[in-house]
Amino acid sequence: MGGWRAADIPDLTERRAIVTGANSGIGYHTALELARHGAAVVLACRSAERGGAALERIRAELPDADVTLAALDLADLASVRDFAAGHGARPLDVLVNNAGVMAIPRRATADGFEMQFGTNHLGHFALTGLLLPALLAAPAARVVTVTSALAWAGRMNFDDLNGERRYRRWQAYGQSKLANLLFAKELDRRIAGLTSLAAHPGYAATNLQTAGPRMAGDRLGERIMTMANRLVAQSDAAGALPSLYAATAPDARGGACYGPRGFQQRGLPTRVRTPPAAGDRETARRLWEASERLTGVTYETPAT
Ligand SMILES: NC(=O)c1ccc[n+]([C@@H]2O[C@H](COP(=O)([O-])OP(=O)(O)OC[C@H]3O[C@@H](n4cnc5c(N)ncnc54)[C@H](O)[C@@H]3O)[C@@H](O)[C@H]2O)c1
Repeated sequence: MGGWRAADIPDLTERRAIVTGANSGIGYHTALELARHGAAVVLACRSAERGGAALERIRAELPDADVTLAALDLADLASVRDFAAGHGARPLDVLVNNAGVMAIPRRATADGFEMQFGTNHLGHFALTGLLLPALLAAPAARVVTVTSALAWAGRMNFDDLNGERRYRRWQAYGQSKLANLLFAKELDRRIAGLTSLAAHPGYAATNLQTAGPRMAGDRLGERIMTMANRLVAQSDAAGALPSLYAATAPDARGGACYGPRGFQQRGLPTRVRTPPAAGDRETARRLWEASERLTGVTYETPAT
């Protein structure tokens, strides 16, 4: 895996990929590189305007690429259902569950879930389940779910998953990113016929860090994060490498998580350790069942 770069992505001609939150940051670069290597890529974006601008940028750089835009709001299960219905059962080779929000003040999704848990985990749980026929129609589909090193600080609070009794915005982010890991591993165990992996980018300068403080009216926090992004963070293109590795490298393994060494890419994405809680099968089963109940999406496979 040494020195792996976007240039090492294998040829993806005839492959179809969906990247959620592809209009900015890590998702944008993930979609760009998948398209550069020949995949037909759907940019699954909440905002038509920002998604359209990303589409134009990719088309300007890769005029022959097969890239399209489709509306997806992960904080609205009706939108998730419409998106999946629009895709239908056409074989889907790569799904990158990338979109996310971090440490924002308490907000509710259209279905009444806490926004970070609802967007980062439940929206992607529903999306993946609804796209399962398409994934299983591909010969060797991969699902990559983007987590964070902050999953180490996460704890699943099954008594109050939506932070109704007590809401701490960083705790809610940690819980949602631990849920991403639990989901990625459980999906790999439960569903034969696809490979599910997790990836985390390390620390990359994107909109993610400033959105939380801005929404909370925390100007100092916003300034500090803007400065840290400038001084410490790696680029968003570098932050996309673990997702790209998990999505395309022949030796990436199901159930594993890929990330940088430390919090910056130093030449290679590598298999990283995950928090002990992410490997707890009972917690994974509870989360899966809670997610089915909350979203109303069950994973139908030919065997079930
Ligand atoms: N940047 C980092 O340092 C870092 C570190 C760890 C993990 N991550 C993870 O990387 C992923 C990408 O984040 P990023 O850093 O590129 O930030 P970003 O803000 O640039 O990208 C997040 C994307 O998610 C989209 N999104 C948010 N809510 C959505 C919704 N309801 N429906 C559809 N799309 C929605 C946004 O529009 C945006 O395109 C996230 O899952 C984040 O948790 C990032």
